Amino acid sequence: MNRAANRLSATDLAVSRGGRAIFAQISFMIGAGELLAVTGANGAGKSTLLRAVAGLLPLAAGSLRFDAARESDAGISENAHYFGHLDGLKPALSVRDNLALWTRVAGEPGLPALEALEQVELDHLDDLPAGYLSAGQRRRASLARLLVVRRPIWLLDEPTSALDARSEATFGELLAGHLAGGGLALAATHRPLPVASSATLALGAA
Ligand SMILES: Nc1ncnc2c1ncn2[C@@H]1O[C@H](COP(=O)(O)OP(=O)(O)OP(=O)(O)O)[C@@H](O)[C@H]1O
Repeated sequence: MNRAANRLSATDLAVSRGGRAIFAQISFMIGAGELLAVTGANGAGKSTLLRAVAGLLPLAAGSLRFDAARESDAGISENAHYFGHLDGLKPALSVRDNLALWTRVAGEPGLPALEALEQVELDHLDDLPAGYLSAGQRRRASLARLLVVRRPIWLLDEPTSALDARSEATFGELLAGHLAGGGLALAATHRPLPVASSATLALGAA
């Protein structure tokens, strides 16, 4: 990735859910190598914002724009990894086979599945059905997904929840590597992140 060019801009975003405005007039810009932390009380709209940026919820107003370092016709959704509360694992499939599925999504090929599992220290469980993983292990398997396909935008919803101290440090290294490679990230969090954020967007209480 060319470090100079990746840039995600949001202008005057508004999202409504169930007929109620969750937030309005939210604007930000995240450049290559930058991490924007989204903070706010429970219900302030942090997850809603991430889901809207990922294209999972419609915007009531405003616009999003992604300028990619790599020339591509793909939109924000195809350029973004959404790391949400649900891990998206298929419980009957092995950890390795789950990761193999993820390698087929659009994006620049990243690490081979087993190497990605090594990075999150799950390679010893690669044959286990994903349904048997603990909460933190599921989170780590989901994290490995970010490594098998490279996408410049990481949308991270409470990324360190359920992670133990060691896994949180590993996550910090992976995120730092992503940013150092010219990626960018938007992270909703209640806790300090293991990587210093470039800026903070504080959403008001609902
Ligand atoms: N489907 C829905 N219909 C109506 N309101 C919804 C719906 N889903 C979420 N909301 C409301 O949207 C608001 C924002 O929720 P959101 O999950 O984005 O908050 P959050 O800041 O991520 O909170 P938390 O810190 O608890 O994770 C909440 O008041 C929630 O009740």
